[in-house]
Amino acid sequence: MQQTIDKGFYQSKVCVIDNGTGFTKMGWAGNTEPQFDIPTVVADHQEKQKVQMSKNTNENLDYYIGYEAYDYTKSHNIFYPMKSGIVENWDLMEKFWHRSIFDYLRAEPDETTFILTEPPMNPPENRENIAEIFFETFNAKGLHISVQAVLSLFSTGLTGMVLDSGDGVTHCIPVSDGYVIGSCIKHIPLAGRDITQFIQNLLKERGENIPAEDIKKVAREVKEKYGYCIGDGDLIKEFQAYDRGEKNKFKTYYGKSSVTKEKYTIDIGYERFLGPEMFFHPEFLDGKWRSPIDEIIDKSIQTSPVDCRKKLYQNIILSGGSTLFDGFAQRLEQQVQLRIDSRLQKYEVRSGFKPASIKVNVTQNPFQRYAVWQGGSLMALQPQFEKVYHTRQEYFERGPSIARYNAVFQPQY
Ligand SMILES: Nc1ncnc2c1ncn2[C@@H]1O[C@H](COP(=O)(O)OP(=O)(O)OP(=O)(O)O)[C@@H](O)[C@H]1O
Repeated sequence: MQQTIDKGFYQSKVCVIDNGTGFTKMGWAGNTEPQFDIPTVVADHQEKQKVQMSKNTNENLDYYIGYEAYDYTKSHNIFYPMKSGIVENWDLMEKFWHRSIFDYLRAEPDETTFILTEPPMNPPENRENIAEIFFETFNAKGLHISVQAVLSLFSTGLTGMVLDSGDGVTHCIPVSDGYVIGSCIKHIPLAGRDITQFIQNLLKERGENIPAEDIKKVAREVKEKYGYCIGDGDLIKEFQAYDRGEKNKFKTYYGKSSVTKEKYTIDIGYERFLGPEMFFHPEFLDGKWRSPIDEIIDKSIQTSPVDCRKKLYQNIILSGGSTLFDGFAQRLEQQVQLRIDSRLQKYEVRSGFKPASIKVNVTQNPFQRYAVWQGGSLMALQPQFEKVYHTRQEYFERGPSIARYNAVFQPQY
């Protein structure tokens, strides 16, 4: 989706930049989707020298970001400035933002307000660093740093359980009336790149004939194009359906080597459902993490304040690319419902009293990969937004600490 603002995008005064571990979604607020969706990656010559010579050199403009970075793998090193949703290398991140602002968005920062996004556990120092870079280096007109989960909820009401699963990190975040219930956030060390790696291993083990340089890309495409969740969670039945050669189960992937340009085909089988199944059977990935995603969501809601639990069950919002698997919402809804029903049944047996049932609702929307970005785009249009963001003047009067606290974490309970 590498489009430019020349192709009819509305250019407002606010830019929304949603930096993810794997991909950055950015564009002008007021549009329905981001103009750019590029890998959060930097190809940097200078960093390579730094690593090799352990000493700094003059300012370096010989670096590239996004898909373009992959064209420079021979002359530059490839760096990923973010890990698990959090900025890890600030020098590289600054470079990434520099190119994003001037070359991609073609914004004039001194006349532009930026909405940046952050994961729920972002350290306050990181918000200060962002403010320092945006106001001191870029001379931004204004800055607002918003929690991703709150933005995902923006168009569907302000109370809900957000399941945000991207490339590098998965979070369950309960939000009540726009406030994050911080103590009940759960982090799951499993996201898109783990599933890609798992599928890659399966393809390798089966000895599929895939050029080594393309295997990661193939595994990711197989996952995105053919992955699905089993409706009833019955793994044995699903394996048997493949073994019987049931129609439409096996798929064929048609590839072309990025180096030799030779064409090849591979058969796609069990990995179609085994990859996404890791959310419900995390022990496939490693023995240390055993709680399925429905259990984690249920625990998070059960520890939230009693008066908002029902609303949280009724509004589970999916956000991020790794929630896009076919059948994911239905499966999750079913699994969480089973947990509630079984708990209520036990309660009834114990107490002799029949409690009112709770209907779980998992909301899916076709743009959930961009839910965070779209929330930012909508937020900028609200009249109250003028009062929310920090201005350049405020920053120079009070310093980076203006960005230290995020109001959505104000203790409400
Ligand atoms: N149709 C799809 N089905 C399954 N997975 C998908 C699909 N489309 C994209 N993905 C996966 O979603 C991930 C990228 O999602 P997203 O852009 O939300 O992550 P991110 O913001 O970079 O990461 P994070 O939120 O972890 O910091 C990748 O792992 C990608 O392979």
